Amino acid sequence: MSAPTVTAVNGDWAETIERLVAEKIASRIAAKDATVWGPEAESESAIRLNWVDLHETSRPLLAEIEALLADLRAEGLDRIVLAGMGGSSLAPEVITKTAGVELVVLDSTNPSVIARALAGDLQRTVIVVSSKSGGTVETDSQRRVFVKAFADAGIDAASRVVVVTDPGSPFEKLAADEGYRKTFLADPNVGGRYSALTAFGLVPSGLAGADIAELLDQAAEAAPVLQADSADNPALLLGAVLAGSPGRDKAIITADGTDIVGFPDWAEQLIAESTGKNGTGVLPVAVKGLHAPELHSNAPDITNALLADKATSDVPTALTSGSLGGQMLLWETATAVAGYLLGINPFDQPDVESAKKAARGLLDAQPEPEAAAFTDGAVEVRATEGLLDGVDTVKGALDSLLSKLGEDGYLAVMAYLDSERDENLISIRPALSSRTGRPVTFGWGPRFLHSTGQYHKGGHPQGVFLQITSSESTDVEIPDRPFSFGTLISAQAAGDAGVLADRGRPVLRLHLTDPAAGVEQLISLLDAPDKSEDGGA
Ligand SMILES: O=P(O)(O)OC[C@H]1O[C@H](O)[C@H](O)[C@@H](O)[C@@H]1O
Repeated sequence: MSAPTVTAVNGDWAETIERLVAEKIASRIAAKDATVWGPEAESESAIRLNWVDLHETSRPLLAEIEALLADLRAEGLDRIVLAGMGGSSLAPEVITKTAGVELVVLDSTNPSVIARALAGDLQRTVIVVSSKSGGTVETDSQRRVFVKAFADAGIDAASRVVVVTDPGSPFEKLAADEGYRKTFLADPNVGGRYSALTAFGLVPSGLAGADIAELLDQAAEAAPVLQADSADNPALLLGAVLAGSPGRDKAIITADGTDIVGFPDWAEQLIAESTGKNGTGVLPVAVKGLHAPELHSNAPDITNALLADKATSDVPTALTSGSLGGQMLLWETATAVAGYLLGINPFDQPDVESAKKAARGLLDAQPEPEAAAFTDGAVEVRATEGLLDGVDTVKGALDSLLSKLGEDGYLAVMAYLDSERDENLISIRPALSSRTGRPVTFGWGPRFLHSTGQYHKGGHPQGVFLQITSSESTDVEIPDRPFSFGTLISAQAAGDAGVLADRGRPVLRLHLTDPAAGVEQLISLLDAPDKSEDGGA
């Protein structure tokens, strides 16, 4: 174990830290003082601060999880599938990847992803259905399709479903009505993206075999350091680098070279949803390796926040170290501190609902899909008004989108594809960044809607958007729903594009009529490097 540390270089945050210490921000957060973020945020903050001592309050869960794990193993049930979006799956993903244990994370509505998860060995499978609200359409749809698949395979479905939810949610009732195997009720006074050390993080990770007691020990070791009103408090320093570096509103994040695997994706949701609102915030840009072009840029609007020991450029940089449980508490505290510095409420996500609402509207109305402006190879092209004037190739369309990128702009690639099958597409991220000299985010849809989706709509209005969708050879029906996964993912993509367009953002929509050929076409068009060489996802 090692308590978290932060070293900051290429900047001077002494004044900011002095102010944070004088205002006793660290100890007030630790004492769950809901007034830290101002009167408007107070009612929300009052029901969102129980993450500060989860290393103590989550202890009783360990024995419960341990007992269930022993029962499942005795029955030969060792394939754990997690259905959950955003805060209900990102923490278990990083915890299990870091621990090197197998967890099938299902946070997609792409029919190819769902079909693959269903094709696994159901005789050994248990599904953990995780949703704080108990109303997330992706999670409920995944639950439905698994329950049917178990029944079709002659398995008692109820015995294979474990639910994690908040008390009083529709899932709590459903689990009781259906007699599901076990329900874990989480602490409702912790928001989704702060829930790593609640039942949401611990149940799936523990059932998959990760050492969750150790994770709590790591957080316990970190807590006193992070709660001190001291200039040496690493959370104050990380918060200051993220939100107190003037003019710098984009943070490039990587965990390359540490034994923590996948940390940037978790941190991305934490920072994007917590800060990206009211036209301000910090755009987290998760990159895979230290070779990522953004990490060698000296652009005046970026900072770096790295789980690494050396800065890679001259921009303000925070270098963090420590074990996973401590890092999680460090970044959570730093994000709350960043919220204070930005003058926003870090515990709401006011713009996430807009895309959900647009998708629901499309699912209800089921309109004819908008005709493509043109087709080039395996790619149908659509775009917001004006973007395709005089353009009839994918290359021309991309040039047109990139020409809208301001000098403080960023590009968001939003791929509603199969993250395993289409993994190579990630190589267009560093290629686009090299080409434009600007930060590029890459999100798999609909997963990113529960993460950077908030920032794209609520943060600084500087983004230009490249949406990529696909025609899939198989679709998967959702039991007792008037739409399939194929219809759902199309509505989610179209709905989000519509919301971004309504907010005046340029959106280029590329639809791959054949995913393999389309991915290949885009990679060669952008001359994207071999993923393994660059490592810069
Ligand atoms: O856990 P759930 O209620 O299903 O929510 C899952 C996710 O969905 C929402 O869109 C929020 O923006 C996320 O913060 C949340 O983590």
